[in-house]
Amino acid sequence: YGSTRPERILAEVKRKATRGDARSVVDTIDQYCRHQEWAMNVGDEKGTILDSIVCEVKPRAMLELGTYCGYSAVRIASLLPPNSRLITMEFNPVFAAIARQVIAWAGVEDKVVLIEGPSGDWIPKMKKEFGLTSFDLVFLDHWKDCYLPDTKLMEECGLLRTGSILVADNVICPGAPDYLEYVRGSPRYESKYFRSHLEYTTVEDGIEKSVFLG
Ligand SMILES: CCCNc1ncnc2c1ncn2[C@@H]1O[C@H](/C=C/CNC(=O)c2cc(-c3ccc(F)cc3)cc(O)c2O)[C@@H](O)[C@H]1O
Ligand SMILES: [Mg+2]
Repeated sequence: YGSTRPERILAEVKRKATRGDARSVVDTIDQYCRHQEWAMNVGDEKGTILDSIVCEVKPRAMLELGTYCGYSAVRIASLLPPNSRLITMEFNPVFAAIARQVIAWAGVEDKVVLIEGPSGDWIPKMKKEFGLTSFDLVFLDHWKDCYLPDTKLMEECGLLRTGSILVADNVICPGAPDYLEYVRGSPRYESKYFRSHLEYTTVEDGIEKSVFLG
């Protein structure tokens, strides 16, 4: 009774993952969600694509929209160079509380800043609150109908510079058609689709990588 899926995922991490070992936290969540109960983490297959982009970009300042249980925050933070920061936004307090514990268990809390609140409120405050000029890399994995409005908001707030990269999960399933049309159609973006599968399934899904050209 009572326990939520994120709470069960956290319990599994505390039971099975090695404290301070980010990889074991990622692997524990993947095992649990593949064999016990599915959850909307970016997962191991798409996660590998995300890893390669993070390693290529070596972002100093990275933003994630939609923390959920903290799976991708842990995955990303474990690859960040020193003095780099991942800012991740989560507006559901229950999910934020779980994610904080998952991030702490993985031992990456010094690389992750979890902001509890809606992206629409916080994006306009980022520069002032965090002394940021722009983000090198943004991972979009929150409500799919918010990808486009939040991208436009980031543009308007001057949070994207020439070369900033947007990485969007689920552009096929559940899909973000208005976002895809925008980044693929706009002369201000160079977009590329990485075909993959919906986490822990054989259903097609993919990641869209879009470079902002300024
Ligand atoms: C104010 C709304 C916009 N701003 C926001 N600001 C901060 N956090 C936000 C957020 N929106 C949503 N969130 C949070 O992100 C998370 C939401 C993610 C939405 N993701 C999906 O719906 C999703 C769904 C699927 C999925 C695919 C197939 C299927 F049959 C069922 C589900 C797969 C995925 O990989 C997904 O990412 C939650 O933790 C939510 O609380
Ligand atoms: Mg997703």
